Amino acid sequence: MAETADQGPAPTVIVDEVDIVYRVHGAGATAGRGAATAALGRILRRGQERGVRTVHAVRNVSFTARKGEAIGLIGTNGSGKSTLLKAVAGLLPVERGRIFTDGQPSLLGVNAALMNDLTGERNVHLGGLAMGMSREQIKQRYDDIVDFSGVNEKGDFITLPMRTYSSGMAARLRFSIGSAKDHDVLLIDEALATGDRSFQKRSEARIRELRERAGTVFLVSHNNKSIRDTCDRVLWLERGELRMDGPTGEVLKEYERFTGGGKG
Ligand SMILES: Nc1ncnc2c1ncn2[C@@H]1O[C@H](COP(=O)(O)OP(=O)(O)OP(=O)(O)O)[C@@H](O)[C@H]1O
Repeated sequence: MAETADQGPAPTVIVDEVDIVYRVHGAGATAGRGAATAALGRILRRGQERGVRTVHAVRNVSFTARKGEAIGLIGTNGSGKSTLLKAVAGLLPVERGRIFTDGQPSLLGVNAALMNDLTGERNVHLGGLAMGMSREQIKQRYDDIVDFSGVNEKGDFITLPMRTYSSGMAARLRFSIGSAKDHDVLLIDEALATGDRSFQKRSEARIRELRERAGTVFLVSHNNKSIRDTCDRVLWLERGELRMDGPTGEVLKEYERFTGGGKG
């Protein structure tokens, strides 16, 4: 993709008139009938797809993200934010339109899928390998990852299985592993909401760092303050449609008016 002087940095993600539709199988009108009758109904209807319901989660969304941008995705519950993020990560197919990405997009928490029965230490190694880091790189960054996550602040938890962690501790380790690598396109879904306030501050600083290292960061959050502190541009989705795309202050102002307060 060519860089032109008047358009600024090179595009990293182009979403072009995208629609995303979920198909829910076995969700036909079977209420109030017995299981056997419902099953028979399904057999009789087979081929007509009558038992399939569709959810049109994203409608005709287009935008271009560029290198160095941190973009917030906001919208009320069920507006399509996570769906759009998964599609940009390449984890969901689009029904219509196209998504182009320059470089490898990483959805934080999915690429570093952690295993509950393994220790935090093993998960740091496996998560790093899963993201494409070399053993050497992981070794070099190991102490940083553990320190940043803070899971060892209350004892030697990194050598215990992850099932012994609180949900906040697990989320912190996930974020710490996921953000240890320089990503071309980093997609973060509500990661900041799970940690305590001091960890939120640290992760916001980390997001700013990642952004400075020339990647593009997407952040889905209901915390308008996190969005304000981290992002310079915001996409507002409502009922799957892109309602606004612009500078953080302007979009949040309209969004807060829409939701009737300071929260999403
Ligand atoms: N696996 C799925 N199968 C069917 N429908 C789904 C699935 N996942 C999400 N949806 C639907 O798609 C729509 C968008 O959901 P999505 O999770 O993308 O919203 P969101 O904006 O991230 O919401 P929230 O803020 O509550 O996390 C909703 O109507 C939801 O019910």
